[in-house]
Amino acid sequence: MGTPLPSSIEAFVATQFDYIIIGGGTAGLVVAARLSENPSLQVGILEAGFLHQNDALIDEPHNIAKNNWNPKYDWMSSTSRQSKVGRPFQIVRGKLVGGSSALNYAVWDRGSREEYDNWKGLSDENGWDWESFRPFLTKVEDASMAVGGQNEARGRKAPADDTLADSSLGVGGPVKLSRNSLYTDPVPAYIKAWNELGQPTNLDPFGGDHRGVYDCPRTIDPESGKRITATSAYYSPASSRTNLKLLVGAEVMRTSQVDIIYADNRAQVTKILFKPEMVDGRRVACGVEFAVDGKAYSASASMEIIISAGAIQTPQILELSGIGDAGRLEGMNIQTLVDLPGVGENLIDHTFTHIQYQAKHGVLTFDKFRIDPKFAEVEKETYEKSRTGWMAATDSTTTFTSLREITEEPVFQAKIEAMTLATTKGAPNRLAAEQFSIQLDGLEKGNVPQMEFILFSRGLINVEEEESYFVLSSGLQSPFSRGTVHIQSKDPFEQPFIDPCYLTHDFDLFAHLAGYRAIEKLAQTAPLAAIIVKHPPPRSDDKVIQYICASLASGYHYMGTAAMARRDIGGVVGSDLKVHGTTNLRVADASIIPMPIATHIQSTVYAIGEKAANLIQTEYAKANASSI
Ligand SMILES: Cc1cc2nc3c(=O)[nH]c(=O)nc-3n(C[C@H](O)[C@H](O)[C@H](O)COP(=O)(O)OP(=O)(O)OC[C@H]3O[C@@H](n4cnc5c(N)ncnc54)[C@H](O)[C@@H]3O)c2cc1C
Repeated sequence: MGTPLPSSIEAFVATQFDYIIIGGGTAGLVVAARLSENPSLQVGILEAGFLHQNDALIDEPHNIAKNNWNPKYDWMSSTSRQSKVGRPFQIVRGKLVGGSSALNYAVWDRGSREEYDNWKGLSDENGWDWESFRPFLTKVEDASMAVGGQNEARGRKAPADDTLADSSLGVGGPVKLSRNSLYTDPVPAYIKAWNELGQPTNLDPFGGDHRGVYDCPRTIDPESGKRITATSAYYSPASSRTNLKLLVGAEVMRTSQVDIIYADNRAQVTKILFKPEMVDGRRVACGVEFAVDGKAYSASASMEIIISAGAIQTPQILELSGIGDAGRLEGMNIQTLVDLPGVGENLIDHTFTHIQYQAKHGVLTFDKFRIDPKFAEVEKETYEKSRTGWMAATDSTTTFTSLREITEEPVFQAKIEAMTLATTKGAPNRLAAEQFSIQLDGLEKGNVPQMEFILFSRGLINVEEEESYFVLSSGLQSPFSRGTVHIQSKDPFEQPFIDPCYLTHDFDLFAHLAGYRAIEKLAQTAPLAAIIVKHPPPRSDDKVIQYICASLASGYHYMGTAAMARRDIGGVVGSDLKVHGTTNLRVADASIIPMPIATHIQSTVYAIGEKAANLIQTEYAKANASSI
């Protein structure tokens, strides 16, 4: 029996919900599944996209990265033209049940202790340091099958190391993790070359310090060979509950504005509804408006509304609903309900530059699928039969380093001194000023990574049909540039204006230059050097900067636009995840991550969902206990 079909519009609007969740994505489905564990609570999810089940493009590992900007699953939005780079960027994010968890690259990792500890200082209350957050990170995970694979390829010395390496991962949670069981030839060479350069293999990257080289678990179910998403991990097991309703193709909107014409087949949540009266000077949310196929509807919730629309659309919905900077909202003719200038500010993303290397003949990379049709055919049969083989394999090997480790000491020192003088003054707002001083501290101490180096075992650009390639990517994890995302009009169907301001802070270019030089060094180090046909020509710093600007890519890790921080410094939600100035409107998604974190962010986002559900359940239990 598959997952039951989503709710009808009639059944959805007829339900008096306790909780409504806007966005059935990564965090939203966690919150929905957890809240609906209590059968006496009615829980509704409104998702703009559709439920895609048994869809090979989503499920099968070899299709990973092939769905970016596919209108079937993606919001198809772009940034503004980025002034430092001279072009706009495609913004990739899921528009389907499961959200971006269904489009991502399946890499599973987490940040270091200090990075989560940093969140605490930005809010009044706490509960978001490493020790408090870690149980939620592990609650998500089931690493019981994340063993196996080639130990040497994974940088392990002996099979016994498996227990060590995975001991900090959770077991028994909804998200099944696995390891690759096959590794391309560049993987062990990449690991050894980093070791040669003094980067150790990290045998416990989930234990609070994730610097070093390691192989990440993947969100691939080793039994079915299919990708695990928030849908398969959280929604499907809960979907037969009669107290959980999912409405798909439903975007939250604003019906009171008759000047907006809704075209057919467009559907989304457009607005949060509030009671006319306030409680203790705070707004009380009571429902949402949404549209399906051009028709407007509303649904009501007696307890809370939770926005989980992701870092791009959560601020859009808040602004459409009258929560944001008063001046900006007035300019759009939207009545301000809560003047909250931080909404849509503080957009953070990781950025990457790539260098592609042609591999010597005989070096096995994923390009073999292109080069050798027989191989592709056999692997297809293997995957169809046993869900194993090269079609179940993914790129999963990475390295996190501090910037200090990859930069010459005098250059690093000069930069740090210059930044200490200039950076806090140059911060765009108070929240950024506080973040910058935390980031500078981490830079100086070198105890958290600022850079990530990923290995992609395939050619990505200008490939010759018969040749194999691999790509070394350098990713800036701790940028100082801060972007914005804001509505452009009160039409909920107009995409927001997205300006990540990539590379606008000069530190970011400095760090990318250091990353590029580190890749050059790595590629010239044995045994990696031995499998490379030729290196790019030596380039001056100016030429490298031109190359970085030309090749810069988004990491698709948008975060920070409804930052969890104090209201007086520009925060949008408190540590209880409630939007400042409201009693019962929470945000649970990547937008609450207050400052850059050096990791692929899905595990953190899932854990935010778990933590949000726990906060809500605790508050509910307290209220019920006191009313008995
Ligand atoms: C291409 C790509 C590759 C990535 N690779 C990795 C990786 O390998 N490892 C990793 O850890 N992280 C990765 N990430 C990042 C990670 O997947 C995301 O940061 C995370 O899934 C975001 O979760 P979220 O809950 O904030 O938002 P989402 O999962 O995007 O959920 C938001 C949901 O809200 C819905 N929605 C939005 N607006 C409305 C509206 N108005 N009405 C109704 N519904 C609405 C959307 O359709 C969507 O389903 C990647 C991301 C992308 C895009």
